[in-house]
Amino acid sequence: MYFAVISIFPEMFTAIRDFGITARACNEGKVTIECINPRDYTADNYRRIDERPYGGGPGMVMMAEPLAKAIDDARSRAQAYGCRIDAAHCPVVYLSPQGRQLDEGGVLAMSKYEGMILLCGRYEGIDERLLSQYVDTEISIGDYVLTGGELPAMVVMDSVIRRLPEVMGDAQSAEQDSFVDGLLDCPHYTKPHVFADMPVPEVLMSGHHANIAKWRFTQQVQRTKARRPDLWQAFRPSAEQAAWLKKMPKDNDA
Ligand SMILES: Nc1nonc1C(=O)NC1CCNCC1
Repeated sequence: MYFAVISIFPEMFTAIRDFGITARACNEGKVTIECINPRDYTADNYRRIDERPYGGGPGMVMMAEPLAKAIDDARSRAQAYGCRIDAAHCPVVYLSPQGRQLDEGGVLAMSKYEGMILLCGRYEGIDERLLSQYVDTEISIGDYVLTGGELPAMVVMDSVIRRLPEVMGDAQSAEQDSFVDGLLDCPHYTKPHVFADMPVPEVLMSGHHANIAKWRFTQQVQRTKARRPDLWQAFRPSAEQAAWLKKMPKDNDA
C-alpha cells in the first residue's frame, strides 16, 4: 500500500518509518511512505507556504498553490507505484477536526485502498479553494485541536498498516475480525506467574483453548458494557458469540 504525506515537517514521519511493525512493513516492501514538502513547490526565496488571512483575524493560512503542486506530484508518484488515481482507490485525505471521526470501521475500509495521499495542515488551516478542489475526504482523530495534522496522519497510517492482511498475518487478522471488532480488548498477562501477590487467572494456564476463548470474550463483554455502553449497544454478535452470550450469567446478557 502506498502513502504520500504532504507536510512541512517530513522529519516527523521517522516515528513510523523507523520503528516497530510499521517500519518492518516498509522495509519488507509491503508499504511505501513518501514525504512531500510543499516548500519544495514554492517560487520565492523564502519558500513561503503561508500568508495572513483575508478578512483579518489571528494566525496564518496555508496557501493553495504550493499544496496543489505537491498533491499533483503525489498523484504522479502514486500512479508510478501502481495506484489508480481516483477517490475510490487513492483518495486525498485532509486531517482536520471538521472530518469524519476515525474508528475501526473506517480503518478497515481504508486498508482496502491502493494508496492514500494525506494532507497535513498547520497554522489556522488551509485555503478553502484548495480543499474544495483537491480533497476527497476529511478525517478527524478526535474532538480536540492539535498544532498540526502530522500526528493524526501517523495515527491513520499506523492503524491502517496494522490492518493490512500481509502485515498482520492471516491468523492474527482472522482473530482481529471475528472477536475483537466492536468490543474493547480483554486483559493480557505474561510472566511472571505471580506479580504483587496476584497470580495469572487459572483458565489462562489451563491450555484449554475453547475455555480460554470464552473467558476472553466474557472479559471483553464485561469491559465493553462497563466502559463503553455505546459500543455495547452497537455490537452485533456472530452466531458463536450469541450462543456464548446466552450462556453467560444474567448480568452479562446483551
Ligand atoms: N483533531 C484533529 N484530527 O485531525 N486533525 C486534527 C487537528 O487538530 N488538526 C489541527 C487543526 C488546527 N490546525 C492544525 C491542524
